[in-house]
Amino acid sequence: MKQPHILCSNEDITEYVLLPGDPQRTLRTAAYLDEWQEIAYNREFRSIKGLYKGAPVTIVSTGIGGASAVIALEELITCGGKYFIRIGSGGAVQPGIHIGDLIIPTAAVREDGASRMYVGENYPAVADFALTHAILETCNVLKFPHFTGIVRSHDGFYMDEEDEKMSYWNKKGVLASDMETAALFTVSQLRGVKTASILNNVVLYQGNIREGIQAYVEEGKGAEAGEKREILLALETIRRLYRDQQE
Ligand SMILES: O=P(O)(O)O[C@H]1O[C@H](CO)[C@@H](O)[C@H]1O
Ligand SMILES: O=c1cc[nH]c(=O)[nH]1
Repeated sequence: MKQPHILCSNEDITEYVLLPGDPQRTLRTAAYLDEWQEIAYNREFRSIKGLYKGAPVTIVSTGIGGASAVIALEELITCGGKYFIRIGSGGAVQPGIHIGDLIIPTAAVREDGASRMYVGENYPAVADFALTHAILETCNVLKFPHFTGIVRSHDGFYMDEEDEKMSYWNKKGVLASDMETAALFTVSQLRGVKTASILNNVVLYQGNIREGIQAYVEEGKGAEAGEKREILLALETIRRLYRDQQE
């Protein structure tokens, strides 16, 4: 049965699913596949199915924010998705994280609305340990610059008091901000599927998020290289896990 938002059915969805936020990143990811086809493109959800070095993979964009991300996640789980890797972008909340460095979250602060619809705030948003460990192993093999630790997911890109928020989370050691990781981790844990996240840093932390965003615009090339690295990291991890499953 076709799902109402992603417009995909069981036969379209593989066990391993990549989740970019941006529909255009779905296409840029497909460029690394040996063969692929677009299954559907409805609203923010662009879905592609293909093969990466023999491993079947689906790529579905989730749009901006936890609300649409968990709609995609729920429908993908219904269609048989079991392992999910977000390939997103995020903004550093610590100095020393360069544009294009990768952030691999172990957990996320739940400052989003969607995850709160599912469960109380004292429930943790944690990454799947084994999948995240596999990503870190692959990252070490590929020698991609990366950081690992806690990130923070939010719902208000241009909210007031953003500087104060940044300064607060900076002092608490949070590495970066994004808008989907916490909801994806929370709902995945509740539904019993395995989800990890990789964020490409697109903002230099300068104690002021708006200046940081300007730095992203000016240093777009670094962010493009980071996006390539996060895509390859996710695909190579899936290739290894799929190969191990077949043996
Ligand atoms: O580039 P994506 O994966 O969309 O991720 C980040 O970019 C968007 C904000 O610009 C939010 O979705 C945020 O999480
Ligand atoms: O600062 C940033 C950059 C990307 N995405 C976010 O949510 N925040």
